[in-house]
Amino acid sequence: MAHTPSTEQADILNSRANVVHIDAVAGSGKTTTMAMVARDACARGLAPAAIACLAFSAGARKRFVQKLAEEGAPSGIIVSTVADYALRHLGKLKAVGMLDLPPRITGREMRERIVQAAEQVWERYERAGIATDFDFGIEHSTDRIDHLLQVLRQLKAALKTHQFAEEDFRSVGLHEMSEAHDLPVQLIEICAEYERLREPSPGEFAWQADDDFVPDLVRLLAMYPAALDHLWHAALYLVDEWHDVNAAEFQLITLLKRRGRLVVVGDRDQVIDEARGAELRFSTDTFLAAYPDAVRFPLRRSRRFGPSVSRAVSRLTSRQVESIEGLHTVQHKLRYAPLVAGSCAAAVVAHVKKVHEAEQSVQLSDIAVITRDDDQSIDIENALIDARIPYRCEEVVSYLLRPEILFMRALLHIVSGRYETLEKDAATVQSMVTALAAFVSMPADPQQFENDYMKTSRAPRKTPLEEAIVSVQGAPSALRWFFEGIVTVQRETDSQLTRNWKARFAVCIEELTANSASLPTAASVLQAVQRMVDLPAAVGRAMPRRSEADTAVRSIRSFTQFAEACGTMSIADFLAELHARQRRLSARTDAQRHRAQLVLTTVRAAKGQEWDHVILPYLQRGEFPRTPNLAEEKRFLYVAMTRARASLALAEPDDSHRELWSSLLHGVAARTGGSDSAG
Ligand SMILES: Nc1ncnc2c1ncn2[C@@H]1O[C@H](COP(=O)(O)OP(=O)(O)OP(=O)(O)O)[C@@H](O)[C@H]1O
Repeated sequence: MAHTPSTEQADILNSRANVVHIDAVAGSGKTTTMAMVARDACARGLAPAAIACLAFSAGARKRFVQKLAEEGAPSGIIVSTVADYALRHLGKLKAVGMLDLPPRITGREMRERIVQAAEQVWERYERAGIATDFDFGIEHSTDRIDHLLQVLRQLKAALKTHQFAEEDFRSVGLHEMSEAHDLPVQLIEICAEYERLREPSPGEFAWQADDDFVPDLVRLLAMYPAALDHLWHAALYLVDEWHDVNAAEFQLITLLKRRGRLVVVGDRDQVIDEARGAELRFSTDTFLAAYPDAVRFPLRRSRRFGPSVSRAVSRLTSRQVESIEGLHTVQHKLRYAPLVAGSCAAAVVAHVKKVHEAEQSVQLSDIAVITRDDDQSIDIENALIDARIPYRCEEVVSYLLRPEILFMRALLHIVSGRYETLEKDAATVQSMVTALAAFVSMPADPQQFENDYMKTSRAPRKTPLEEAIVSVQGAPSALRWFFEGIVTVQRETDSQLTRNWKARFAVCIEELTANSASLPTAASVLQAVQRMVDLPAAVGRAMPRRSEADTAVRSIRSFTQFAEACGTMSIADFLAELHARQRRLSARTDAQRHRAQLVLTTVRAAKGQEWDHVILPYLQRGEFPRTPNLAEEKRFLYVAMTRARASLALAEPDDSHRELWSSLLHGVAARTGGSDSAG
């Protein structure tokens, strides 16, 4: 249903300025206002297809679509992430014969290619006889590969990678960049080598990963400015979550804008993914310098939460946040014993019941539990399942189906030789086989796979992974064959690191199987795997991003604790228990039942959304904040707290564990305390 614009919104809607910059606070109606601008432009005669609504993440794009529908904007308006928008334009350049679209590669392939680049730089140093203390053997260190990929990602986002092709790069640019980023020159050289492999001649790309679309398009447009004439230019660009813009995206939007109108809206305290290269200066100073005539508007007051939350987040961000009159948000404090397993989850579930039962009108879907990261969901999911409270994981995957847990589940099946629960469960088998391949290794060459294992297969040609999935779906006990006969087999094409991993996993399973009598429970097997294999390193191979890998390791640890809590239950019974839990979960993923399901999600996924009742668990040291980047952690908490409408519950350790209180929360809500109304 369309809203009547507030005075602040009306000022924006009435503006005809060519460039508009809106500086807003959480819940002040940013996305709603952008939807209103689009709708009104169409009402004044602009064709929907002449409007481009842009955002920087899939979630933000989805919210934009919802708000356009709510505000009654006509269909046909383009709503896209900037990366997809760039890809669409690259497609256009291909259509007019200006570009060969290169193959897209995965995170794993990226890791292999950055290792290759490091080797080539090392060889160059050797040939030139340059002595260096820099260790180029990055293939042995997951952390270093992650770091390099992160540096590369940020250099791309900052458009610095384009300088690699400049003539004086080696003599001047390399050292300047090294100093500017406070990074060793060798690290920049490896990134440059990677980009040289990727772009062997100017404007021709051997491959692209998702992070390449925007910088590659910007590069092509810089090389062939006339190409801009072939691209499609909107008459009105509406960019939501403008605070997330990075240099490459900024440049692209500026290039595409031409004579069109540009309206951007952002909240500087909502930048929670600095890894993608978002820098506040692009959304503020750089923007205002590029468009000195831009007209600035504020959206100062929240239309979502009441003054108690406004006060708490004002202290958190050191910025004045206000709420419109008449809003009330009750704040609750949930206390738990941090050293008692499941205590926080129990407090959360008790609160859910209280809120749900307090008023008949409260549906479970009005309640959201928002965790800092995915791995914190395990105890909460189990507690919800035990309490028979239906829930759905929104934009995150249930712990039962996460790759790292499926990998551990696969090991339990193989060691125990029990596969009953996988019978007729094609979807789980598919994800499990994929996880096993990702965590250990999989031959990339279908021909070789076929020669080795599928000589007799009459099935139509499939990728090795597809072949394996079909085989295990047909006979789940083939999971062991897949592990021993395919995944851990040493191949000529394997790098030394891959060989080592395969050997380690093969020995691990062999020993666990041989000693199965002394490992009767799932917990004992999971603990043994963690003693034998360097889990963080193994996970790092499968998960390209450091933050994802950290979360996956925590997730495996929580899963192991859950297995420990199951006591003497046999492995077969534990697998059956997981299966039963999973069935209850999948029975509830029916879209029509959404109203009867509580929402379980993470801060990242919750950005842009709102619920009547929000519960934030695990507000304790080491959990929230999780990283040393306290400024970013504050923004995470700001986003999380500002999702609430009627009530906000903060779960933190009890009074006897004050030393574990979150530095973010303590002194924020604890000091502001209270609520806007009795309750
Ligand atoms: N003019 C209005 N009248 C009444 N409610 C409004 C109005 N504008 C927005 N709202 C409501 O205010 C709430 C916040 O709006 P919206 O989600 O657009 O804010 P936002 O600033 O994009 O939020 P955030 O960035 O924090 O996710 C929504 O419930 C929305 O429906």
